[in-house]
Amino acid sequence: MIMNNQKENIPNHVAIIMDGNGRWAQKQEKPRKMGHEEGMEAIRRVTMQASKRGVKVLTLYAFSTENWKRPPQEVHFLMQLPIRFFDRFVPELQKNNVKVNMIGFEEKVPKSTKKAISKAMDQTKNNTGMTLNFAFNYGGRAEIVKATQALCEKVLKNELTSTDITPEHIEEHLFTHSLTPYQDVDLLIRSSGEKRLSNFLLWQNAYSEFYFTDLLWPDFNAKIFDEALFEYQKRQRRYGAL
Ligand SMILES: Cc1cc(N2CCCCCC2)n2ncc(-c3ccc(F)cc3)c2n1
Repeated sequence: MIMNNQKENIPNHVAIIMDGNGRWAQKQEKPRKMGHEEGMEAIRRVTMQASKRGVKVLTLYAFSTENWKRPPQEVHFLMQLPIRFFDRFVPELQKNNVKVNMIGFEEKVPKSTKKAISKAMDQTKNNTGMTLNFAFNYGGRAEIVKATQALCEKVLKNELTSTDITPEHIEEHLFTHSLTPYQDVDLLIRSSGEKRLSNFLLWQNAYSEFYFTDLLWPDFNAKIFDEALFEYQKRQRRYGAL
């Protein structure tokens, strides 16, 4: 139960690793694709609940740079999901003043998928409510390498000296710079019992609280989301200080 008198202790940025879709389908003796379909419904449920609770940014790990290793037919199916997601949910996102954002690399992503994502970002760009941020073709180490390369370029052009480089310089070159001032994750949630970070927002998760649930993503719902918020509210946060 959310302690409403602590409304001010709602995490600004919640990030979710949405695991368990394939296992869910297996348990239901349904095709794997049904797990992904049901997983999109879970995204809708959690997006509405996070927006209602006053979360500023909700980041969802939809496709990692490592996922390209999956069978080609599964990758092709996954690349269609953003198109289907927005076809189905943009009206409800608009109604709830939700703004769409995407972080990740454009390389290898089909044009039709990129077009659907850009269209949804454009349609919702003036919304002032929660940002629904999809990590798509995203990898934490690749993101830090990209930032490092950009800063090396600046040093080589004498626009910067190496000793002047600060954490802020790195953050300016991460995908999440567009989420300022909420680029750091406050609460990371991972479903299906896995207890790993899996190359997700490595820099931005430096001080985040972790909440793990054995529930499979398609079974995730508003009640479990509130339980994660309640757990967050109960924890004292020290940022390394006493
Ligand atoms: C690859 C993939 C898989 C995917 N699943 C369904 C949800 C469970 C997790 C895995 C499968 N979903 N669900 C929504 C998207 C998406 C991605 C980008 C975007 F801008 C809008 C929606 C998505 N993308």
